Amino acid sequence: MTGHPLDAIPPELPVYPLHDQVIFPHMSFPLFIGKEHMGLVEEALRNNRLLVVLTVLAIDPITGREQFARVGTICRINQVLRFPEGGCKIILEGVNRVRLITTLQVTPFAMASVSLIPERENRNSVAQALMQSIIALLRVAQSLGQMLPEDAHHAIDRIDESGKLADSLAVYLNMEVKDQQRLLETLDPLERLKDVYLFLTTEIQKMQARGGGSADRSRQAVRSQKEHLLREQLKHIQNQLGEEDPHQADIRQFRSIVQSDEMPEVVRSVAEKELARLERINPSSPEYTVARSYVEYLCNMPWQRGTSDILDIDRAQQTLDDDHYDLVEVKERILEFLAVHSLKSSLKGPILCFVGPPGVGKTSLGRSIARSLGRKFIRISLGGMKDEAEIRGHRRTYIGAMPGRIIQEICRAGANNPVFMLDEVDKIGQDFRGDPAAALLEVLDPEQNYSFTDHYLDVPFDLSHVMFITTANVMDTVPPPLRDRMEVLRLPGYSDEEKLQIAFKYLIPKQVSENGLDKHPLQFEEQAVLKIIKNYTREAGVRSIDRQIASVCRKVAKAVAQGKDAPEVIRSDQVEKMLGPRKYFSDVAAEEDRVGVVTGLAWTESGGDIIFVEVSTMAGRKDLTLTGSLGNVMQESAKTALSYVRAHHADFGIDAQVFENLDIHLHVPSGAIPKDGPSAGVTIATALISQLTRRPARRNVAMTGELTLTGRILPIGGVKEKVLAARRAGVTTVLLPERNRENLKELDDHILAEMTVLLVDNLSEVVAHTLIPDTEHGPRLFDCPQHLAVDPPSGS
Ligand SMILES: Nc1ncnc2c1ncn2[C@@H]1O[C@H](COP(=O)(O)OP(=O)(O)OP(=O)(O)O)[C@@H](O)[C@H]1O
Repeated sequence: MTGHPLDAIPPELPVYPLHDQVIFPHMSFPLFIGKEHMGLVEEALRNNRLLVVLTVLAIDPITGREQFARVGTICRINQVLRFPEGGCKIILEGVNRVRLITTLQVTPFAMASVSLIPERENRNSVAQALMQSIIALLRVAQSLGQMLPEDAHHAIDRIDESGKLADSLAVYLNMEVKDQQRLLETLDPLERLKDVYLFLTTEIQKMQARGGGSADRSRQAVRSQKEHLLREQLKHIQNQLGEEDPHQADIRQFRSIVQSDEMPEVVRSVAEKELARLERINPSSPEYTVARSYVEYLCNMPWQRGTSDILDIDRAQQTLDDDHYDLVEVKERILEFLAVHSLKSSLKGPILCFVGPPGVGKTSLGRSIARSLGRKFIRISLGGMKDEAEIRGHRRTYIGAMPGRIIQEICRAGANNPVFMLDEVDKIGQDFRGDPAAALLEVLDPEQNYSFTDHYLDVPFDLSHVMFITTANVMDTVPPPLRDRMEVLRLPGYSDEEKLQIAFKYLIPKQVSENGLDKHPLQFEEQAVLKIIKNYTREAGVRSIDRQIASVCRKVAKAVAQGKDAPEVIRSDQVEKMLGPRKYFSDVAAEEDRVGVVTGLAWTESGGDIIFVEVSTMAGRKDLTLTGSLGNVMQESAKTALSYVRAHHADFGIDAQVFENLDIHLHVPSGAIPKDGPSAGVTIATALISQLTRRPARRNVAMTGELTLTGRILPIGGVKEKVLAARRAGVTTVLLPERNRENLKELDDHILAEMTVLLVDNLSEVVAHTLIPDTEHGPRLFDCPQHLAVDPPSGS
């Protein structure tokens, strides 16, 4: 027979007085009844087997009567086991709480009239949280030492009613009788649970104080249970006030995104799982923050959201022309690219790579493309990027994990089809943390990038709508597999005339407006701008010019703002006043011709530049010393040049003996740092001949070309950049390999008209154009090797 709530009870019931114990509903327990109390049992058996158990709180010192608690438990006798000598053992089961109304008799046993107290149940979130916390605390207690018998844990785990749990624990936890009685009298199950919870935490603290290896861990566990409870209470209060818990609101918002059509199916299932996890985690734990940012990324990624393209080629042309001067071929290629795209929606095909020195408009071209297509523009620099994770993200198991830059930026842009510029592909690095170039390949490869999986996101994102454009200063350091996928568009740099045009058409109007001078009609004289270009900048692009013009505009703006007399036209003679003393002088025009110093044209980080190759000789034993910014290939060029000059000494009028008694030192001063390459071969050989023949080299003649051991002059790259650099430095004659004849087309007519560009086929031609003939310069000195121990004064 099992105990269940009663609908009605007899008006009078026998009372069993219990000392030092409290009986709770649902509890089963044995009682031994002496002969003298058998009347009580018989009475109960007559009353539906029911009796009331009341705890005796005290004995009245005057009457000697037992004083009963006002709340007790009505119990049913489930079993009676009579003893032959009289008396019996009964098994009682608590059925319901009752309130004592009045005691009707006291002898031979007490009879009382009682009323049933209906059991309440509380299932609100606070009660649920309390129940969970209590179960968790019991586990903590168990880890610290035995608090409950083993089988009690199983029984308790199965209880899902708040009041019943509190009652059962009151029995199992060995509480004092007064505490148990208080629990019996507490009718709100939530309050009862709180009581048990407090009792438990106090007990655990006592156990922790007694020490034990796991005490620290258990403290942490108790603390987190406490937080969990407080939060539930807060949530409950907010619910009652009609407010929403911010975390819940957050999750609700995420859920509405997850359930919208925004997400592909595979992402949705991951997001849903993650959301369910988020709901279970304590919001003040670090784990919550990590899980939340992941869900946030999943929800914010523009999985299928993009901007609509404006595929109007005329408009694109207009935009490119509005933003950039000249660059005709580059613009043409861009327009072709866009035209193909307008006819064929997918963007498969080579990735455009703009190559050129700094400040020639690579980035701003990318921005114009985005503007003309009506797409978002993103730019990241790959310069110095060594860690693959910067592209592909960290796995979420890392502390502080983040998506890679590609996914971060696309998420920020909020569109899956931006124009994405990857700057400085030539500076991408590699070390033990992986190979970012390999990760980049996956990003750029149309065969793979439709399912690009960032380590952090861990679900594929379709990058095939993104228009990637790369930029580089030079192509030779771009990893070959990347180079293969790119179509190179060169932006070689501008001549002074072109810079002048750019300054007048673009930079000045832009700076005038940016510096708030729209209402002050500031103009520049052409000579003033030319002076800025020649004396204050030395670059292939126009970035410094832009900066200098900005500086002039700021000064005028300051005068205007102060109400002072501000100039309306910037004249050439005002430039010094505004920008200070000139910064650059023509490198070669100011120098005199010297023996053993030859002007070369090299390829540097900032495009073309001039270098000086210096050779010095001293008495010694055929040693060749190489110093300066020489890479391996340049060192080999130096050795090749020396071998060639030695082998053909007679052609240049050098005595063979000279090589036996000399040490040669070759140096390239570090003004511009040349990229390692063979194009200095001709310059080095000419410098050697100049030194060994004591014929000074013309400073204003500059050369470039690779020299082979057999004396052929091989073509070189970057002709336009190098010629422009030569012109900037004041060089008047440039010697180029005959095999670069085709590249002369790159040079504008006004450059060819202003400079002498000669094509040479062998070293003798170079020598003839560069070294000043003996007749102009007195006797040769190499016949007397002893003189060479000390260099004669320059120009001698
Ligand atoms: N042909 C041009 N017409 C008009 N403006 C130009 C032109 N070329 C460059 N500019 C201007 O020069 C400035 C520098 O250009 P930008 O930043 O695009 O250079 P970059 O080639 O990307 O340099 P870096 O390699 O250092 O990134 C910009 O303000 C740009 O508008």
